[in-house]
Amino acid sequence: NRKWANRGLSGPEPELLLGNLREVWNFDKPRSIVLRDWSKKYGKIYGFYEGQRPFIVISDFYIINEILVKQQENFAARARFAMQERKVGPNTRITEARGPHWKRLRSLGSLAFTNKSLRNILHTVEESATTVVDGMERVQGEINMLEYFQEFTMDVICKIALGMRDVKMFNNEYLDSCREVFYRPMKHPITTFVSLFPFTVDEVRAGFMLLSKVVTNKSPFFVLMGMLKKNVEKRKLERQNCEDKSESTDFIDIFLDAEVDASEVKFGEDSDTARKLSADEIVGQCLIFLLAGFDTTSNSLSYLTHFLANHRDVQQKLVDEIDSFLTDNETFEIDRLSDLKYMEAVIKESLRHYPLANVALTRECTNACEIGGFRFEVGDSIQTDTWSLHKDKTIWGDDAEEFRPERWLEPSSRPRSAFQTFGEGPRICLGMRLAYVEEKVALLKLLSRFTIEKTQHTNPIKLVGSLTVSPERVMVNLVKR
Ligand code: HEM
Repeated sequence: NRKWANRGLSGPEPELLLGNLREVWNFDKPRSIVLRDWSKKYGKIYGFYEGQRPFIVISDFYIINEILVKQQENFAARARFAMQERKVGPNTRITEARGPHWKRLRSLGSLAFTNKSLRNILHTVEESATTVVDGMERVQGEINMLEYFQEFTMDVICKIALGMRDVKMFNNEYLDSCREVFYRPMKHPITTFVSLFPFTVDEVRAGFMLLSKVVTNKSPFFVLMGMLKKNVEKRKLERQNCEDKSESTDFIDIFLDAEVDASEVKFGEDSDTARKLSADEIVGQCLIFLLAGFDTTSNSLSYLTHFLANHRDVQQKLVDEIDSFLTDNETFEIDRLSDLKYMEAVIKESLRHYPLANVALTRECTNACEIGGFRFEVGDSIQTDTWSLHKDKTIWGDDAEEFRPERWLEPSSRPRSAFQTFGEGPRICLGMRLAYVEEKVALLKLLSRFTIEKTQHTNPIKLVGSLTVSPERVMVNLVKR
């Protein structure tokens, strides 16, 4: 720990070689929860080791805001994941890309979330929400909401991102692969090896990919990549054979509009192919959308249901708002969803309590600088601790621990950027608007038909996870209104 002491920081005692790996890669106590507990002990800035990789953890709002927003040019990349390739190429995903390469992927990805795109997909979201609520209605007795919301978000993302128009809810053959990605521990001999010897990552990764192709193609990533490749190829053929090229209908179409031969793409450079994607990049983008779109939103809806079961007064206010909204609006329109002010407050309050994707909110220092008396060096990996930030009483008030959606509707001097469940700055979550649309439509459909009641198994919820923080299950009773 002398390295941290030399920089004026403290932190948990690391083990030889392993550092603090055992603690931060524990599926039964997700990394974000471990970091939150360490923040209580070591303060608003401290260090830990993921194997040989040092991380600085920050929950001080001033410093975080400088890093994510005000001095974003000094922190222009996300910190690397243990298994992330150093080599930049068609497999580099938007979440890992840097500099001009990231800008290119981001500007193309953004096309999928414009007002026009969201308007086009609203009907699909509504249909999926109706189907999942129909499914809930068939259940006698207690129901695990997490499982149903996973069906819902998987259905939506398969249809709107991947153009799988004939995919069937409750019978989606790729759901288990997606679940496996999120519900398997980080602990794996290969991931552990590259964390202990980070300089070997490119070689180990290449060897692993080769071996996996020869020995097994059962890894969930390979299953999903194979499915996406097939879908992209199929769509390319359909487009070649189709005269009508009028309107892009899903994300694959949007990306194929920008497709170019891989040899023309200069990865990592700003070139005249700035708004083009190679076929492999299209598959990579879709994989990120599939994974990010499936897990985060279903977890978020599950936490929300848990709060509503426990806070019947909040549920009643929400139902009142929904009833009057549905009286005024026979059909949903994207612009009208913003009239649901109390619902938005409830969603945000739930996300404040459970910033479930905090692990993605990292940065790497790309220009040395000093912030709040601390010197950041080039290459420093930074992990923000949103779980602590979101309970900071100096920002959220003495009732920071309480679930009180009204706080979002009251006048407040709290900075807007204090809410960081979707991140902040130029790399803020690309799918945030879609997530809000999905959650609002799901709540409209669910609460217009059911009252959520708690059961003897509702509390407490157990938090698990490696890439995100999930409730192990959320058990409630749905009673017809
Ligand atoms: C409740 C739901 C969601 C939560 C809490 C969430 C959270 C996050 C967070 C914390 C980040 C990192 C932001 C940063 O570094 O500043 C992120 C990035 C990202 N999210 Fe989400 N997300 C959600 C839903 C979605 C959905 C539905 C999609 C797409 C279908 C999506 C796609 C992405 C992408 C592509 C990035 C990387 C952006 C970039 O690097 O430029 N997310 N998300």
